[in-house]
Amino acid sequence: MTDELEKSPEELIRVGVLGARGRMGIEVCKAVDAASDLELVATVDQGDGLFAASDAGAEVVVDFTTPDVVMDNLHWLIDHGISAVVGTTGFTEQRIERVRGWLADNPGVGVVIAPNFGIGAVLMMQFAARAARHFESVEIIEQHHPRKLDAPSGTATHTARRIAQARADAGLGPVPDATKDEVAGARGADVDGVRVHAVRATGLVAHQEVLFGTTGETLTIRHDSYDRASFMPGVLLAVRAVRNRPGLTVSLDPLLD
Ligand SMILES: NC(=O)C1=CN([C@@H]2O[C@H](COP(=O)(O)OP(=O)(O)OC[C@H]3O[C@@H](n4cnc5c(N)ncnc54)[C@H](O)[C@@H]3O)[C@@H](O)[C@H]2O)C=CC1
Ligand SMILES: O=C(O)C1=N[C@H](C(=O)O)C[C@H](O)C1
Repeated sequence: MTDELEKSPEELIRVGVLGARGRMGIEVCKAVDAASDLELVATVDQGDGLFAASDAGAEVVVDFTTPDVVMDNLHWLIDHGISAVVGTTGFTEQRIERVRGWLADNPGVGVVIAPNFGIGAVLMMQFAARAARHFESVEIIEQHHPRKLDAPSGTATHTARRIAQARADAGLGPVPDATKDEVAGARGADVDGVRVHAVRATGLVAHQEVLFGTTGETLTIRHDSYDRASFMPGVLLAVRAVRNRPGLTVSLDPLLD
C-alpha cells in the first residue's frame, strides 16, 4: 500500500551533488538519499563533467568541491538555470559580487552560499557578533583535520568579518596589542583587524573558539563538529529552500529566522 504522505516522483526535488566522492559529498549523497522529499539524480566528481547534472534534470545542485573550481561550477549552474547550495570555501567579497552579477542575468535562479551549515556553528557566529561590541579584545582559534586545503577556515573568516562589522558599528577602535612578532605568524592572521589562529591535527573535524576579553573577564564561545553529519540538517534546509529564494543568500541565518 502507498504511504499517503509519500511524494509522487513529480513532487520530489531533483538534486545533484558536485564533489560527490569527497568527505562532504559522500555525506550529502547519503542525506539526500535518505530524505523522502528529495531524489538524488546526479553524483559528479572531478573529471565527470557538469553536463551529468543537467542531463539528469537536477533542479538543485549541492557543491562541496574546492575553492579553485567552485566559481566555474557556479557560473555554469547559474547559466543553465540550476539553483545551487554551496558549502565550498573561498568566497571573498569580490567573488560574491561576481555571483551576484551572474544571478542578475538569470533572475529565476537561487543560490545559497554558507561558510558553515552546522546549526550550532551558525548560532556560534551569531552569538559572537552579538558579544563583539561589549569586549575590547577578541581572537579566533579555528581547529580542523589536517587534510583541509585552506586556512583560515571560511567559518573563521566569516566570523572575523562579522565581529569587525559589529565593532565598527559600536565605534570600537583596534583590538589592543603591543606585541611584536618575533617569529612571523606567531600572532596569527589578521582578518579585518581580528587575529585568527588555524590549528590542524589528526582526529579533529571542525571546531572554533571565539575568545573575548575585557577588564577582569573573558568570554569563550565554542562550537565543535565531531562528525560531518552535523552539517546535513543545514544542507537539507538550504536544498529545500533555495528554489524559492531567487538571487543570492549568503549564510544560513535568513533560513533559520
Ligand atoms: N560549508 C560547510 O558547512 C562546510 C564546508 N566545507 C568545505 O567544503 C569543501 C570540500 O570539503 P571536503 O569534502 O572536506 O573536501 P574533499 O577534498 O574531501 O572533497 C572535495 C571533492 O571535490 C572533488 N572535485 C574537485 N574538483 C571538482 C570538479 N571540478 N567537479 C566536481 N568535483 C570536483 C574532489 O575530487 C573531491 O572528491 C571545502 O572547501 C571545505 O572547506 C567542508 C565542510 C563543511
Ligand atoms: O574543510 C572543512 O572541514 C570545513 N570547512 C568549512 C570552513 O572552512 O569553515 C566549514 C567547517 O569548518 C568544515
